[in-house]
Amino acid sequence: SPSPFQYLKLSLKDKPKTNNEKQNATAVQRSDNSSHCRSSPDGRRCLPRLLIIGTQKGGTGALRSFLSLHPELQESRSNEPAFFNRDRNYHRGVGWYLWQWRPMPAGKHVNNFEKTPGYLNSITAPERVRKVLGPEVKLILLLRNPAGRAYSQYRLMTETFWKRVSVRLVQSSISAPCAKSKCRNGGQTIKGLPRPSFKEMLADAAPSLAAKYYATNVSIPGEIGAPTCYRRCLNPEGKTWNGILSRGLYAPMIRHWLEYFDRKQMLIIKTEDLYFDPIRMMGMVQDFLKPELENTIDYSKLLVKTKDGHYDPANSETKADKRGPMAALLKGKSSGKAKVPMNMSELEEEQLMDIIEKNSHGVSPQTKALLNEFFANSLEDLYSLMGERLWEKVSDANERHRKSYDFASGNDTTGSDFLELCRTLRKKHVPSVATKQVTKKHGKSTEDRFIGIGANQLLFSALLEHSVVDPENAISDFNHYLIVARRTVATMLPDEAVKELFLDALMDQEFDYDTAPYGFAST
Ligand SMILES: Nc1ncnc2c1ncn2[C@@H]1O[C@H](COP(=O)(O)OS(=O)(=O)O)[C@@H](OP(=O)(O)O)[C@H]1O
Repeated sequence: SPSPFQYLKLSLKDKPKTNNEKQNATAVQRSDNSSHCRSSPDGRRCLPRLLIIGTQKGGTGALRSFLSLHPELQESRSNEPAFFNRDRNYHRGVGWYLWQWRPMPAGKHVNNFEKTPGYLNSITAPERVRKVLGPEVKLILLLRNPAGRAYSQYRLMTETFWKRVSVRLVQSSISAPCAKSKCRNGGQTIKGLPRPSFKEMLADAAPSLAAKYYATNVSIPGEIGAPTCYRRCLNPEGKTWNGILSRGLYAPMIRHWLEYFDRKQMLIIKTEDLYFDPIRMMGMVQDFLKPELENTIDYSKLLVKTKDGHYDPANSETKADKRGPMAALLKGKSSGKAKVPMNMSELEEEQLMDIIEKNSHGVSPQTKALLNEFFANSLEDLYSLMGERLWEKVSDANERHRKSYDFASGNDTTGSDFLELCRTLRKKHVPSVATKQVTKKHGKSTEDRFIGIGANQLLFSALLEHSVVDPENAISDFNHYLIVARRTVATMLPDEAVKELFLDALMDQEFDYDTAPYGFAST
């Protein structure tokens, strides 16, 4: 096949400048036998043989960090080069792209790779990838339950982007968000605007959802000044797959890629499998990467299981895990400082659901039902394309964490349990015996210890006594219920002083596994 360099011009930077360099380059190329490498003044640079193409929020960061543990794989220097999906980058030429990787280490067999989740939903990327990297390039695609994916993106937008993104206003609607420094005239920062709830963002994304969420006549958020979504979030029926919902319409995107690539060039993995069963998945990935990969490594020695149940490279942390709702949920982090009304028992159901959505890492059952309805046809389409019903079976290995995961990912298996829990808890009292035990153990005067340790124990015992958590699966159940449950329990504590301490502790403390509730549960 023609060399990629025939399609796009190398930048001057990459051209050997001296005669010596020219000779060296020729020599390297001859011995290399690969049309994917070029010599440059500081060594041989090669195009990637593997792309992780998506999906956004599909665990691509984790996969990237796992792959880079392999001595024969070299990740790009920038986190997401976005060469094939961003016109601006693409028109910089292959030379620019080549510089995304360090020169090849002399005498070593190394394959370059990169991840850019935006490739999957790009209209232009597949054709460009084929042109530049050839039909033999390998593609890995991580697919996550689209409801969970949407929720994860919502968190990314509202927690990370909201602070630093400006939007360009076009007439009364909002087009692509842009980095604050890069917004042209008309850019308006959205910092300070009220953040939309998940359901508002979804409603803006799809009028069909809006109609179900709100009375028919309600204007869809998105007008200037309203708690607004980006217009790009939307338009699931439109031509781009660029939105919070449309990014989950996987089947047409995959078909689009298959117009340019043979199916055998593409490995599709479920995010959930990578999360819970990465050692097996990395075995599959390595098989897929043969013969480019000459040696297989044993990932069971390289990945360590975290307290949350997912895996990280030993001695390192993926930043995404720290921020994400999934991780936060499992760790029991509070999503913010928003105070929950103390008098929860007087709240209407609708308000309770709003609280769940706005102040916790949860998705209400109503929202889940709508999401499931929204994605139903497209998932059927995907299942027939894949010949497998991806999110219907949960393997035994995943069972232990399924509740926590499903809850975070917006699956509908646990939503009703969760709401039920809230209903139950607000009717009941925390048993005074639990309170007494905690107080006895830590003493009211040792308030610091109580805040750090007692609060979770107290809550846990309450959950146990109400049979809300099953002692057998205590940790995972507890994690599952933690976020809202602990606040709910707090509102029912009999003693105002303890209640205050408890609430403060909940707002500020992370759940600490080392002081985990087992000890207390067994007393
Ligand atoms: N080991 C492992 N396996 C599978 N999934 C993992 C793993 N580690 C993290 N995650 C979850 O992946 C979510 C982030 O996905 P991405 O890295 O693709 O995000 S991004 O598109 O690059 O922003 C993000 O999901 P949320 O926490 O729900 O937001 C991460 O928790």
